[in-house]
Amino acid sequence: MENSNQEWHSEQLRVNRVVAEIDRQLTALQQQVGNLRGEIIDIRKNFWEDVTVNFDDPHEAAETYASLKQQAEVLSERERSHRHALLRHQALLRLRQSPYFGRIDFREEGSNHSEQIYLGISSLLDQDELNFLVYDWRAPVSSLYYDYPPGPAQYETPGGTIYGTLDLKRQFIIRDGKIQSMFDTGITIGDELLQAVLGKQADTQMKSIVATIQKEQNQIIRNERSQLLIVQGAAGSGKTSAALQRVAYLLYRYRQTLQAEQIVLFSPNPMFNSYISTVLPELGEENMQQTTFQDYLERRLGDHFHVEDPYTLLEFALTAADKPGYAARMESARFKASPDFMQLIEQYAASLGNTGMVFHDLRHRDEVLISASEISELFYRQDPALNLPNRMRLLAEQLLRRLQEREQAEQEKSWVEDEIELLDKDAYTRAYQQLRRERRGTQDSFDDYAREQEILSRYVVRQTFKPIQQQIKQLAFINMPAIYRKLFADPSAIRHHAGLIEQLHYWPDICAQTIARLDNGELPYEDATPYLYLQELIEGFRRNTTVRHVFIDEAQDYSAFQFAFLRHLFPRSRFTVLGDLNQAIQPFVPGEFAPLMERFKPEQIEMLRLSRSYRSTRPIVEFTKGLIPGGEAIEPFNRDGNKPTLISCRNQSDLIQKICQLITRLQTEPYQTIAVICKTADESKLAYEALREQLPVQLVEKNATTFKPGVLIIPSYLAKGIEFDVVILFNASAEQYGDEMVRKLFYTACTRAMHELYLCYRGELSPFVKALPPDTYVRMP
Ligand SMILES: Nc1ncnc2c1ncn2[C@@H]1O[C@H](COP(=O)(O)OP(=O)(O)OP(=O)(O)O)[C@@H](O)[C@H]1O
Repeated sequence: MENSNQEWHSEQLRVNRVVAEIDRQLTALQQQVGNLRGEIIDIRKNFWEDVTVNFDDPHEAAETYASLKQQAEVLSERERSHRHALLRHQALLRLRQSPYFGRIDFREEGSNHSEQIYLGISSLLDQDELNFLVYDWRAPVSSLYYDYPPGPAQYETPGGTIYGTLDLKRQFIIRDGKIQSMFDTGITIGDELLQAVLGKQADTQMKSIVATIQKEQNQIIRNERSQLLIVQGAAGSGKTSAALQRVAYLLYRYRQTLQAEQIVLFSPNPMFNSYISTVLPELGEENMQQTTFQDYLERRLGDHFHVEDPYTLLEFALTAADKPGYAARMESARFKASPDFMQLIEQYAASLGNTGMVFHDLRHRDEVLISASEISELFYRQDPALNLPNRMRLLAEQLLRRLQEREQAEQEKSWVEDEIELLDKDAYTRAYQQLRRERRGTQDSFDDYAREQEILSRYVVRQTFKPIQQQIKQLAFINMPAIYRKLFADPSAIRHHAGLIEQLHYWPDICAQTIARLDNGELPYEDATPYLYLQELIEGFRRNTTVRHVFIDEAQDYSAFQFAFLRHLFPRSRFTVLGDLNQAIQPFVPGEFAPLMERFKPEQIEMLRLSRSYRSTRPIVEFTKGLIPGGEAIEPFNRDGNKPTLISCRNQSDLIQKICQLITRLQTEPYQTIAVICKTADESKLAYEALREQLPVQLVEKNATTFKPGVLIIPSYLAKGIEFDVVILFNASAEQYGDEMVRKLFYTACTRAMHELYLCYRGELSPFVKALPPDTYVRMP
């Protein structure tokens, strides 16, 4: 509903007043920032002049210390104020652009006065600091705006629930202090405003959605009850957006106790990381830690193996069907991502408590100091009732003691004498100082040749043994590669797991393939997490207890192992897990959240669903929802546009020609990004080589960290999580997208389109599209 001119005028007058107040505060703050900067420079310059340094006697020294401490405290207090003032300055500059986006008039139960509440990205008090001119969108009262249409409403505060009536709900678009539009809204948060926002062009960076958060998204953002919050949402339903606004909400709600670095987000790839990296700064918050699971694996295992990434395995799955060993590798990848394999690994680890643990010899040069079999004997002499990590720690202590004993014996050996000859002056001096420290108060002197030799020998042996000591402390005497390898060394060995193994057709081939890769220093992607899991079962799980919130985006691609692993790694964290089972692009991961849910008590878990899709126009959603089972539950947001267009091509050169003509036409439209989505990296390269001769295009490869506006050529799996104004499926033929295994990949690719979707194909059309109602698309003549 449009507002009358008079309303508009009076709202504009209010905006003017608020902007004037912002300007006043900006001026005052600039003054304050300048003063503080001056003071800081002053204190730093005169730091030593303003303290009296005197260490002559203990009393003076204590005074000096106290005065230094006081001076340092003054400095750090000024620095803190300066930092706060700068942050506030930035927030005011942002508010100046657009002071608020919403207004609600709320009448509390029992009162006949309706309070006007204006909402913006941060709060603003009036000059007397008594009244809020703008409320932060995360304040308790602000949730009224997201949760209710006009009528009865309530909101939660730390002191309890407040009941009342919402008399008005109004939305604004304000730019540079001018109201550009203003709507009074009904049931949902203004379709008009959402229409305006969603109708815009795609950006190479994600935007914040605070002005138009929907009720069901608000439930995710403000959820405080659950330890594990699972969001299953359709493509484009705002899962990532809700997750990021949730981070901003948590940082506000718990600002006294929660820092951005205590929140970590796992995302699918570095490009996605950079795509979302501007949302929080735009909201005036620092970014949380961002990482990928692969990055973690490489940090942990990269020194010992070449760790394969998930895309290499996916490429293999998509392109190598005619290669020998394909079926075995597929079965291997599926099995190794399953809870069955996890159980097998757990049982294997338990069995190692009785037999089969493999150790390295502890060596110095070519000589074995403590042999693997001695270590094994020590290990199996321990109480088997203790758990493996404790036994390993005890073992390490025993080994350190043995090493110490060896140190004595070693000092007599001839190599030590040779080493002493080679000692440089510094080492000699260090040894001498060590002797003095050790002999303080005794009559021994360094003049005695025999004594000197003894000291130097001890010094040499200790230095030489230091790295071995280090190895022991890091449990590097456990031969992890060999322990993992043993699982596959003899296909018939794991008899007690026969029930599991018999389900597998290719177990002997899986064993042979795994051994070959391991012996080549490679860790296949499907083995990396199980390997690390086994290692942690033996050595003890590393724990990060500082992180308080873990977010996992695109969680449908995580295996039972990965979930279990993350849970162990962050034992004190709450988890927010976002995914869409229909976009499970890794064909070997079952795409289910159950393995993570098992790690929490039922009452700690909450599952929320998002079924409304905001990214794409209604015709695109009507088309894509037919591609997946259960798609009828997906509700399109009512934004108009063209139906997806099928373009049949005679041959490869016709296909390239038609894509070029299409892009040339689309470039006359105000679009920022046009993505040519290919199935694989190989197909992307082929498309790139063919198109680059005629058009400026960018090829996106798996190591890419950013993308620029323009025409992109990108493999389907890298496009996940991201969106484009226009998507052109490079070849939606039955040959490329005929197998059920790639249905979800195909769906994911098509759902990247915001405004237009084209599907070019050579030969027969994909059966996924053929099965759709013909009125959901058009054909290009
Ligand atoms: N409440 C909202 N207001 C405005 N825009 C929204 C809202 N919710 C979602 N969007 C927009 O919809 C698009 C899709 O959102 P987002 O990427 O968060 O969805 P998703 O569920 O993570 O998608 P996918 O699983 O397909 O990657 C984005 O452009 C986002 O800005």
